Amino acid sequence: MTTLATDSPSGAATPPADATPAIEARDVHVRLGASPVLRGVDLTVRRGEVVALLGANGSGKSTLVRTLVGVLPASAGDVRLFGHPLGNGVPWGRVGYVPQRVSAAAGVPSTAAEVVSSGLLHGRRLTLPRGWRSRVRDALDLVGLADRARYATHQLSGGQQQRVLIARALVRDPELLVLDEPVAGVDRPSQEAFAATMTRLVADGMTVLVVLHELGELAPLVQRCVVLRHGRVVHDGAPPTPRQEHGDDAHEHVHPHEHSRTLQRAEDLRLADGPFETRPESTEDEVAP
Ligand SMILES: Nc1ncnc2c1ncn2[C@@H]1O[C@H](COP(=O)(O)OP(=O)(O)OP(=O)(O)O)[C@@H](O)[C@H]1O
Repeated sequence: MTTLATDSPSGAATPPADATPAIEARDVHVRLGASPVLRGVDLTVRRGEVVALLGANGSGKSTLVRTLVGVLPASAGDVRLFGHPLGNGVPWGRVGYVPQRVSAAAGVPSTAAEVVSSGLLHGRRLTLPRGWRSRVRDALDLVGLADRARYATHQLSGGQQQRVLIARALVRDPELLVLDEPVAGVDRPSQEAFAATMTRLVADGMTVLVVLHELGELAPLVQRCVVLRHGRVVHDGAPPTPRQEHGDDAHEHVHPHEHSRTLQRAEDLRLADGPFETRPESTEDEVAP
C-alpha cells in the first residue's frame, strides 16, 4: 500500500498511512439553491471499513457522497480523503466513484471496454497508461462481463450497464470505493454479480462507502451504518441485527409504525419519512477531478 504524507503545515511527523482515515468529513454543510441540504455532517470511514449510508429519499445521501468525492462544493466544513483536503492533492487514482443513475449508454456510442478505459483518466492523466487493455479486461472480469467487452453499451441491460460503471471505478485499482445506490433498479443476476464482486474486494481490504436503500445482499459485508435524516446524521453504529424468521417460535412481528425509538431494526433503516421533493434524474457523467 502506498504511504502518503498528510498535509501538515508545521512539517510535523507524518502518521502511518494506515492510521489516516480514507474519508474524514467534519461539520459539512451543503446548500443547493436556497435550501440547506447537509447540516453539519461528521463522517469518518477508516481503512478497510465497509460503511452503508442509509436514509429516506431526499435525506441527502447523494449530496453527501458527491461532496465527499469533490463533485459538489461544501458551503462549510472540512473533507479529507486519505488525509488530503479535497483538491489536486488528493490521490484520485486511489478513489473509485460510481455515481447514481447514470446510463453507461448516455452520450456518444461506445463499447463497454471504452467506457471502462475512461476510468483510467483522472486528474492530470489524459492518456491511457501502459497495460491499459489488460486492466480493462480484468475490471470487466471482476464484474462478470469479460465476454461483453466489445458490446456497444446500448446493447447491454440496465444492470449490465451499471456493472460497466462499477468496472470503470475498479479499473483504477482503487483503495476506496464510493458507490451511490449501485444496485437500484438492476436485475437479479447483476445484483448477485455485484455482491460477489464486493465480497472479493472487501476480502482483499477494499474500503467502501455505499449508499443503499436496504442492506440486501450486502448485509454480511456491512460493518457500520450511517443514517441521514433531513441532512443530519441520526445514527452511526452497528448495522441492524438480522431479524429472525417468521417460523421461529421466538419471532415477534413488529411493524415499522409500531415503534419509533430505535434504529436497530431493518425497518428503521428502510426509512420512509417523506414526503420529500423529488428532482429530475441526473444524466451527467460525474468523475472525480
Ligand atoms: N441540484 C439541486 N438543486 C436543488 N436541490 C437539490 C438538488 N439536488 C438535490 N436537491 C435536493 O436536496 C435534497 C437531498 O437530495 P439527495 O439526492 O442528496 O437525497 P438522497 O437521500 O440521495 O435521495 P434519494 O434516495 O432519492 O436518491 C432533496 O431535497 C433534493 O430535492
